[in-house]
Amino acid sequence: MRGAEVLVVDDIHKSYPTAEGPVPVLSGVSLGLAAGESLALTGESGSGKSTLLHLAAALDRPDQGGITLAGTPLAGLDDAGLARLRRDRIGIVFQQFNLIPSLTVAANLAFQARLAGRHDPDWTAELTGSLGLEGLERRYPDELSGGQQQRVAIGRALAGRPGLILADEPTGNLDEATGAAVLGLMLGLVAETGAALLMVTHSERLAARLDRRLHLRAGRLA
Ligand SMILES: Nc1ncnc2c1ncn2[C@@H]1O[C@H](COP(=O)(O)OP(=O)(O)OP(=O)(O)O)[C@@H](O)[C@H]1O
Repeated sequence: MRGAEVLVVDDIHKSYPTAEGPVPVLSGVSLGLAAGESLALTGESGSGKSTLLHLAAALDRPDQGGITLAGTPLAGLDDAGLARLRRDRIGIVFQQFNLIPSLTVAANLAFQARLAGRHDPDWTAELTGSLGLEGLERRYPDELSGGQQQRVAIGRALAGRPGLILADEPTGNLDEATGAAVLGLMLGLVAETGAALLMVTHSERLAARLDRRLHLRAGRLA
């Protein structure tokens, strides 16, 4: 069942300044994502997928149009307000894993959950097991392979049980079987907690496992 809207993107436009003048990247993109719903975002390289994800993550602001997260219009918040909203409500998995190098795997997960005010050792233990990270809890990020770091990044995003999960190619560094299992875990969290998932992927097969799919072409949804 579709729950309340977690994310509403309303006719946003975004361009980047370049030496040749502003280059439009998103030109009138709108979408809604409800609690418990998963949405795959596909599109060619350079079509604006990461830009859209950054805007939804409140890491950047659109030039025009509005984004509402859990009923709160982002335009009304200052940078501290945006940071708070991100911390409390959003789990982000980006292509750069953004792990904290001075913290172990276990501490990376716990830190994120504490930041969100929802540290639950049982849940982090369950995540550690489901992501196949047992035995690696005391390692530091630079002692892990790329695929292991990616799984820690996913664990970190899920540790605080966010209402919205934004993921940019979250299984890109994983072999096919591990990637499929990790996506299963993310979809399981969506089902269990009623989170909403917006995931960028180049994989048709992974996209087909999500509830809905949107395709970006030259800055517009097709
Ligand atoms: N900070 C920036 N300054 C100028 N141009 C940028 C900037 N970031 C992105 N772009 C340009 O905006 C366009 C969209 O980039 P974006 O990263 O959103 O695409 P994408 O669909 O995620 O691509 P990929 O699949 O390759 O990751 C590209 O043409 C890119 O070169």
